[in-house]
Amino acid sequence: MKTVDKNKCPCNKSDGTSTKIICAACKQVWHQKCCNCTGLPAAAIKKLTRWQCPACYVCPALGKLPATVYTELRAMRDTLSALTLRDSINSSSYQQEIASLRASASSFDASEILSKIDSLQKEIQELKSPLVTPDKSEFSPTIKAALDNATIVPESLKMIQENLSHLNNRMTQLQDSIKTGNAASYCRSQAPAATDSPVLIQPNTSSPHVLKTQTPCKPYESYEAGAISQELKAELLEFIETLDPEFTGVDQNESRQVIYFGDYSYKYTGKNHPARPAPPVLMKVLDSVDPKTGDKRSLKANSCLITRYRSGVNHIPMHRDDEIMIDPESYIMTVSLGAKRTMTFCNNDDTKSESLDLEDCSLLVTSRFAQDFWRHGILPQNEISGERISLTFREISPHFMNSTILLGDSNTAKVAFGTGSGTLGAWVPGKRVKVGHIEALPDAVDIGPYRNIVIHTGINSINSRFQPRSDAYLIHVLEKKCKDYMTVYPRAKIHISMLLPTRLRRLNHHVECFNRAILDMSYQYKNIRIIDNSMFGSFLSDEHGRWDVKEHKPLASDSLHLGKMGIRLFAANIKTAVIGKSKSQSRVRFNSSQGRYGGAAGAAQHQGASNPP
Ligand SMILES: O=C(O)CCC(=O)C(=O)O
Ligand SMILES: [Fe+2]
Repeated sequence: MKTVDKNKCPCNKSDGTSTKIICAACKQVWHQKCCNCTGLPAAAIKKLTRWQCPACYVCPALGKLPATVYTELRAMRDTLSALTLRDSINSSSYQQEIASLRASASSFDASEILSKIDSLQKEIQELKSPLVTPDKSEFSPTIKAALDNATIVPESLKMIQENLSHLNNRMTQLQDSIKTGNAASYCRSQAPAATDSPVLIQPNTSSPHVLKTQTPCKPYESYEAGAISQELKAELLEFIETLDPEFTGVDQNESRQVIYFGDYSYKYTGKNHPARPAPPVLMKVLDSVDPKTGDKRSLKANSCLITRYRSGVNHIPMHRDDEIMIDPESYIMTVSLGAKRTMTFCNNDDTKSESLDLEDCSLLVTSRFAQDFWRHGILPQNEISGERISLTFREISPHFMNSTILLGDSNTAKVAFGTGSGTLGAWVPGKRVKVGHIEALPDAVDIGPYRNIVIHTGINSINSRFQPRSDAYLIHVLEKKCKDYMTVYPRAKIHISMLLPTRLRRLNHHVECFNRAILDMSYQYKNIRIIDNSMFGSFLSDEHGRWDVKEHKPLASDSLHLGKMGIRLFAANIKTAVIGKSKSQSRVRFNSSQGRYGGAAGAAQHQGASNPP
């Protein structure tokens, strides 16, 4: 790299007549006329304390690219457009432009620009070759004369014109990629790092994705012996006795027997158990126990499965209570009556196991969350002759088939869950987690067993003035997170909501590129779907801009947020995607020859273990 004498104008000539200006960013001295400041009086120049030279100044509209590099690129593209055929054959003007671009690029250490220029140069060489190849000595004198006089061979002209327009497109792409992507890494004046040398962050796409098996929680929340009084136990047993003829065996050997009460019908072990109101005595159990989870949701339950184990031979194999109708945020409470039986717990990769004796009148509290990381069962204990009855209370509703976690930026802040006006309604229960940018997406184990994971974040990742990440890196992070989510929750559908258009023209171009990259990435995975938000462009006008609640009028100045009407439609879009039965877009790309999709690692891992037989 050249060493520059900062006390001398880059023109390297002495000029006693021109006033000198110092760049506030790089401290380089410039002649007034060399940096296009002619006409300013010396007194005004002295006041320019925040002035930046063309090498440092970054145009806010174009962003991320020092003015000199942008000017060089634009000049080069303009030259290419204006090139005559003869110019293209000689291509000396190309070479000059490339040389000057190379000089300016090298001072920014922009290795990518340099390599792209090299490939452009190769193209120019190829472009020239069809015109220089004919060996005129092989032609007859008449044709030779005609060729000498001809400025052009029609086929060659067509080809050259095609090549030129291709080259022109390449130049535009080069500009775009510099502007939108890696240029952020070249941009010295805006990089947050103290160092002057730019750091190019390269995604590691070579290594296969491996998410280590994780066990982020205990197998159960709490266990309390003697949680049920003797009086309540007697009352319960009396009630259960009246049900005796109604118990149904779960398999041909009538291993264990069950009976179900609940607000909604429940599919368990392949049988449909119809809704049946729970009698007061069962409600009394819920009122009398204290689950000690410190979480008021743990008291919520609208169903009770009564299971009878006639003796130690009766058992329940290892399984998970992970039916899709169970509230993903709920707790599962089991009251035991009668003979002591041992519950066994195993984590996903069988590296950890625990056992717990479930005593008469005890209360065991587990969470729905833990089910994805632990299996449990009551294995045969032939030596036990006594009967055991368990009452398992769960929060069940068909609505939870659409349970949704929304990982979203500020545009999702007004998308409300729950019932009532302006909410996503009873059929899309769930919660929103604030995720301001892609790198803040939570770890898979922190998400929970939702059926739908909606991701709406990224505008801040690509908009930030100090954004040191390239698009490739951000897409890599997004893809990695999605893969983690798919590995830990293979039954979840991931919906990536496309970035919304903004009122900033420069940013919209970037939004389009980024959305295309998201789409490309999503095609590889069966469980990823796309929520298309392109129609929101028409809701960015002032009338529909962000709503000023205090003034009760639109905030015309906001360029990034949807207004009242926009939010309503945006929420409807999410709701349709979550409830809709539409197939994932990736199905279009299903590779029938290989018979599989590229992603959804570990999809088969949990399925066999769900639902006890
Ligand atoms: O009987 C018990 O304590 C366990 C029952 C159980 O795990 C189930 O029904 O899913
Ligand atoms: Fe269970």
